[in-house]
Amino acid sequence: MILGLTGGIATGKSTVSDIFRNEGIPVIDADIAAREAVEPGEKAYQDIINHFGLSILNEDGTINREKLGEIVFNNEKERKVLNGIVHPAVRQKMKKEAECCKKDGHSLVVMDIPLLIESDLFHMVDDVLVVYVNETIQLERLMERNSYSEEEALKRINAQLSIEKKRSYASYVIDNSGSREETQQQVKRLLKKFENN
Ligand SMILES: CC(C)(COP(=O)(O)OP(=O)(O)OC[C@H]1O[C@@H](n2cnc3c(N)ncnc32)[C@H](O)[C@@H]1O)[C@@H](O)C(=O)NCCC(=O)NCCS
Ligand SMILES: Nc1ncnc2c1ncn2[C@@H]1O[C@H](COP(=O)(O)OP(=O)(O)OP(=O)(O)O)[C@@H](O)[C@H]1O
Repeated sequence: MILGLTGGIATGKSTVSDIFRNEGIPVIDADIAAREAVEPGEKAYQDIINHFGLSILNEDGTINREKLGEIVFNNEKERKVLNGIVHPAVRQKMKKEAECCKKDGHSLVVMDIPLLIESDLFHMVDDVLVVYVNETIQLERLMERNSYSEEEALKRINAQLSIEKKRSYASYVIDNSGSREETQQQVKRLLKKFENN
């Protein structure tokens, strides 16, 4: 079974992914696949330079993520261009990794995909798990983690479907508003449920 794990920016997907990993469940992470897809030498890297220009590079030739983020979270059209360049490579990488996990005998694999719902990637997973916190906590945690102003944080939150809407697509919800321990207990309960089915 492939469990699609999603949620809003900073609602706790990585936190929940780490709990799954600690329980021995493999997690395939779209953010990591997206970073690998834009490394120098990759096709997406060249496509990004062709469209956004050399000014989005660091001195060492890698992509300056802060600069690119500034552009795409201020301009929906540019964000769509970037998504069109990066997402096909990400999907391909994730499918390959999932095949490897299956071959290794894992019956449960988690795919952490922030834009699972926005990009209509339901075909890649069997069930959808949403990591939820309310919008006030989401904003607070994003501002604190990334040292963003409220404006910067809201731009990133508003580049996605709202967490309330995402929740309505979920087969399972982990509420990450409480302590990390409470979240861990919810994940453990969910795994027990899967074992008993
Ligand atoms: C714009 C970029 C360079 C900013 O990099 P940065 O290191 O600051 O952020 P990071 O990649 O760690 O993403 C953090 C979170 O932002 C959100 N996010 C990222 N890209 C997008 C996007 N295109 N649309 C909406 N939300 C996004 C996700 O919730 C993600 O978990 C980078 O996010 C990127 O290349 N995005 C396009 C690829 C993409 O869609 N990645 C998300 C999953 S496939
Ligand atoms: N239960 C919790 N209590 C307090 N802080 C938390 C809790 N869960 C996560 N956090 C903090 O909230 C922030 C966001 O969590 P995390 O990085 O797991 O979110 P994410 O959904 O993976 O983010 P992104 O969309 O950017 O990848 C982090 O700083 C994390 O340490």
